[in-house]
Amino acid sequence: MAIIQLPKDLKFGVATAAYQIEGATNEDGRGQSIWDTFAKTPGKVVNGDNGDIACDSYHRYKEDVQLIKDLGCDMYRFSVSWPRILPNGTGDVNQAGLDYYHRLVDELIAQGIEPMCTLYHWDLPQALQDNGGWENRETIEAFVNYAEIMFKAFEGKINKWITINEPWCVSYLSNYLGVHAPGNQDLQAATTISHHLLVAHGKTVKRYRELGMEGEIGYAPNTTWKEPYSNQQQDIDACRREVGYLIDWFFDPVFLGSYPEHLVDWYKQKGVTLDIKAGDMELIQQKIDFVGINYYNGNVARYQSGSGLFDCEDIDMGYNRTDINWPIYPEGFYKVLTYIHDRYGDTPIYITENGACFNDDVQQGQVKDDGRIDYLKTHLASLQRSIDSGVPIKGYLCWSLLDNFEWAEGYTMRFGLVHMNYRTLERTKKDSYYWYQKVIDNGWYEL
Ligand SMILES: CCOCCOc1ccc(-c2cn(C[C@@H]3NC[C@@H](O)[C@H]3O)nn2)cc1
Repeated sequence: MAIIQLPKDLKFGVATAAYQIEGATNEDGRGQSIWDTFAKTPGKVVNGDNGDIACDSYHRYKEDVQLIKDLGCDMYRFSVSWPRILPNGTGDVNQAGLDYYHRLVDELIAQGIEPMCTLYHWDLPQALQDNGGWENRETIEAFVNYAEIMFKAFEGKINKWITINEPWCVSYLSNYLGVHAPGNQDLQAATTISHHLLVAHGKTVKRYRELGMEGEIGYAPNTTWKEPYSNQQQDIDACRREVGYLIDWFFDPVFLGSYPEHLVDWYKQKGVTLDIKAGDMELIQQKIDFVGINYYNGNVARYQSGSGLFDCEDIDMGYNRTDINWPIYPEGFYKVLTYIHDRYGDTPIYITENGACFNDDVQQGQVKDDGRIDYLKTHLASLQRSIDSGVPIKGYLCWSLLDNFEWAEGYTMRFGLVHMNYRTLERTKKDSYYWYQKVIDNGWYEL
């Protein structure tokens, strides 16, 4: 048995997102988002699930803040539903939408919990999608306008802002692979969108600075790791392309001022190009105060001609898997964190999402989710190993507080520390909730 001692100043928290937990999709003037549309399109979401009710956190936020408080969390990462604030994406502000987030934030502050606010967690107003969505450069200005409204409305209350969550999911998963909303399958469109998202991020950071805001701002890319199966150059290069797909493509422009050449060339071979306007790269490179890193899984991989977008295929090494069939690979968490620190320097890092899907149910009032506890143990050990290697990690936010709407998987996949009965909306603390509560209290645990 090893004792993992975590830094005394490491912040702990949990994370959620608006469309996944709020419900109340037709209440208090909220406009429709692309996820309302996508979820109601037959065949897109398992069981035809949608976010109309979800966890009903819109009405039950006080109960959920109490769950966060009882955990002992320092921080809570939530997202704002853009169409609650601007039902048409631009134009008139919906005061009832702002009022809801004031209620939530005031409750967090009253309970001594620091709010970390994600401005964009995938629920683009449908009205903007009808006008081309993120493929249309006009959406960049619409996002900056929305962000400025939020910065001014919550000045002094919210001091940690995330512009965009997982731009890879917003661009490639949603517009090339077609798995998420709006469900397009166009590599050029996805690549154009990836650039517009980064410009929107940078322009928002610039506006935040121009407004003289006191807080901190960053973004939250998702990551993965691919460990080469052999030391053959073709395996090494294939893994570098796959890691670059999620990491380099979304980090290099922000931290190094340009896209990774090897991927620009790879896309060019596929007839895909970037339309970079004058000033775009300078905007993207605005200095940020922290970077949020989301990590769930990684794998061993090798070169395989014709496999995926980058001639790279995962190898089944027999690793244990979560109930969403993702390999459990804590080594990859360490590799991602040290790779990012080595390549991009000492920008402070918050782990803005890490967690596991295990679909354990309530038995006699208890949820024995040992798989989640083991996942958290091994991944927090990798986090500590990364900190010991000098990676400036300031906080860890577990995905997620509650079981919730897991996008295309609907309600079938459970990532929560708290179990949701979607019929009664009853919340039940899982064994992992109590385990995490103890770690937050003690600062150490046995591996
Ligand atoms: C058919 C081909 O499929 C390719 C991979 O398809 C996926 C699907 C889903 C993900 C995915 C889901 N999550 C968890 C969320 N992060 C943000 C928060 O909202 C969580 O709910 N992270 N990554 C990745 C890849």
